[in-house]
Amino acid sequence: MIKLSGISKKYGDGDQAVYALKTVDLEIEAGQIMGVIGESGAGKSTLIRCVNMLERPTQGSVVVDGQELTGMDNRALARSRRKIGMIFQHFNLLSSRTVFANVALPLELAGMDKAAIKQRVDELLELVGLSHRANAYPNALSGGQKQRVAIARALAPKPKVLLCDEATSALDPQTTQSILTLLKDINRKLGLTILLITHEMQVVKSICDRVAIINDGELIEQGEVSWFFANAKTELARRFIASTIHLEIPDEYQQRLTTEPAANTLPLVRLGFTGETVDSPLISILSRSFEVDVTILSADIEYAGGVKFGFMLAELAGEAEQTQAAIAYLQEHKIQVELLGYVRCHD
Ligand SMILES: Nc1ncnc2c1ncn2[C@@H]1O[C@H](COP(=O)(O)OP(=O)(O)OP(=O)(O)O)[C@@H](O)[C@H]1O
Repeated sequence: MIKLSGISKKYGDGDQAVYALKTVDLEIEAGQIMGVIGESGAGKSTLIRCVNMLERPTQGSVVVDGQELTGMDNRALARSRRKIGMIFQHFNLLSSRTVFANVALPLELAGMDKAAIKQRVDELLELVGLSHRANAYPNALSGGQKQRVAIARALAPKPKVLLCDEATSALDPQTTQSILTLLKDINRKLGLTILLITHEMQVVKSICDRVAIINDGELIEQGEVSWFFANAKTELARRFIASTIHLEIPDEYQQRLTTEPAANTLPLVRLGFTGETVDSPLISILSRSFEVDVTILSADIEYAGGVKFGFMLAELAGEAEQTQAAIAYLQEHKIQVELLGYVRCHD
């Protein structure tokens, strides 16, 4: 549905030149929710604005719904843009228009007749749960309600793609969650393709199918969300993931941790569960079949992208050979096993 190939964007010239995007390739299939995450200044806004040509890329091609946008003149572009809705961090509503009139605006501009506009706006307000505020002005609405109006307005021309530019960054966590739930709902009901940019991994985790990470204008890693959480390689990706997963070695264990095995030590492992992990009662299998006792220090197992993933810190107590066999068994069942060290047992 969206295909960016070799997109570069340079602002300014000579000494002042800023390379905001450097040969970015990104593909988003129809009906998918893709999240692009990065730190401030990484190039997220530039990237999303290149998709609807609010920024023209310096190089590369942008194809949306089979149409190449980069070579189009303004008229053709205006037509193609109807397929691409956008919402923003600060909502961008017109304060002098009611909720109804804000949502109606793109339809008025498209020349739709009044009765059809009324029907479409009523449907949209119902979809976003704001029928009862049709006559209110934006100033009288909460942040979450304003974003709902913006979503209804973006959906008015029946776009195929919705671009979300930090759409929940100005909202509190609870409202953020309700807006994300609405976006997921719309994605399912309408089959809408969504590209969102964010600096919050929690947003990605809540609703995205795939995620790409952007750093200094380059996409440095991408994949399905569940895969990403368990397999991401770059330091930056791991930092983002760590911000959502709370898995620390308790101090008491940290003090007894050594890097080499020795008498009276037990291996401490970090187990990674991904969408591929086989669902079976692994811990009781380890104790029954391998006589290895598993002490769980901490665990954070969650659902993202519709699959279970997460991590567990555990101490394995058993004969060395048996422990090795137990680890091999876990790996056969698609659990990642990372040896963090050896914990000295209490005297
Ligand atoms: N119009 C512009 N003129 C010059 N430089 C710009 C312009 N817009 C963005 N930049 C620069 O391009 C780089 C990427 O900016 P961009 O806004 O895309 O990043 P971002 O990841 O969205 O950051 P933030 O999360 O802080 O909004 C930054 O170095 C920024 O200063």
